[in-house]
Amino acid sequence: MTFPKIIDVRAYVLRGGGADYHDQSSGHWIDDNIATPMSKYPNYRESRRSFGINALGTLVVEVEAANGTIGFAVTTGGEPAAYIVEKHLSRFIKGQNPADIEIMWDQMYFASQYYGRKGLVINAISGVDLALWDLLGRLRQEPVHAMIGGAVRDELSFYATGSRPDLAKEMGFIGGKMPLRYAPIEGNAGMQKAVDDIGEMRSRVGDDFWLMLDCWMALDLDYATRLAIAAHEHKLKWIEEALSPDDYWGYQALKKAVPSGMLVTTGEHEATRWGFRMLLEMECCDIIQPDVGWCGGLTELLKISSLADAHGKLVIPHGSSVYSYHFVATRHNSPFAEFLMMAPNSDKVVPMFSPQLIGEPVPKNGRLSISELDKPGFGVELDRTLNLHRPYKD
Ligand SMILES: C[C@H](O)[C@H](O)CC(=O)C(=O)O
Ligand SMILES: [Mg+2]
Repeated sequence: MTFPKIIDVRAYVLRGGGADYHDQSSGHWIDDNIATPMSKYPNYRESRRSFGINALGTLVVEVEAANGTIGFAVTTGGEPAAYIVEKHLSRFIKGQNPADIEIMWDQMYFASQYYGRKGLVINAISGVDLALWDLLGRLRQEPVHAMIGGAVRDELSFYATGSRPDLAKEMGFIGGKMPLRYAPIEGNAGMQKAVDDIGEMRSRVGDDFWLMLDCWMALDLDYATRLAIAAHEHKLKWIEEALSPDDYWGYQALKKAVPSGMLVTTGEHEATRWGFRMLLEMECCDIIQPDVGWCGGLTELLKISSLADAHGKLVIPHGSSVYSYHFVATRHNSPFAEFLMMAPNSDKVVPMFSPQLIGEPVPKNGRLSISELDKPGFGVELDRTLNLHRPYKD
């Protein structure tokens, strides 16, 4: 089936939260005293913004078809990603039939492979890919979930990531994931405080609520193993992204070393089918967590997900808002989803990519009905009253 050809590709940058959800003001829980690989440097210990976690900002990609229909997507990447989209990737998109997403992805990936493969370049490709799916859905007047196989469930269930799993429980979420606040540089005393924090939260949420710990790449194998063993007494459900994403061997060892019943999860900073193949074949984890805007987009995620399914693993995307919701709706091996609490004190539900999207659905009582996703494309609009900046024009 052919559709009006794509006539333009535009890349914009936006600041202040949204897809670059770390780009928040000071005092926000997501910035405050969280363990990171930079924690060993005193100047960069307290605030993640101090080392530039929000250096990039949001990338907005728009693709326009000849009949004036516009698809768009947001991800992290800012100006450098906007350059890659406008100066390099756009040549593979302009003039194409919007339905030919597979060949456009292949050309974007292999044309940039000599400087790409992971990170920023794949964020840029993901942004274009998601904008193409949005465009195709608008042209077909179909939600994305219907174009990738259809929903396998009536509603999505969410766990919440934030500083207050106890409040997440009151809000109806199925679990709560907290950030690790103490890094190896703080020694055994820091580890004890981290374990005490988990214990304190366990006493607030009771025995049956899922409690998870996000370590944001801050640990080494020895520390992560000791932390997992110590946290087991508080029924920690999973230990997330404990090690560097490049340390596949460390994850393989960690998975063997954690107490029976505790899950090892990772993958939010992994990309493409080839990166996830390493995690899966080396048996590095129990759950993979690709970010839809960072792993290669929906086209690549479908491949990653099939690979995970064949290995008997769950795919629970990192964040990703509507891009995750449409995907999770359609996959048997994605039985629940993540919701990132973007309220500064994790005390209320606000849209994950606030303030950039209009109509971004949010869970109510920890659930989201699939019927809320039944709109063309990803079902959201870009808030054009925000300060959209187009730094490069092809
Ligand atoms: C809380 C984590 O440090 C990070 O900001 C978000 C994340 O890794 C996740 O949601 O997972
Ligand atoms: Mg994480």
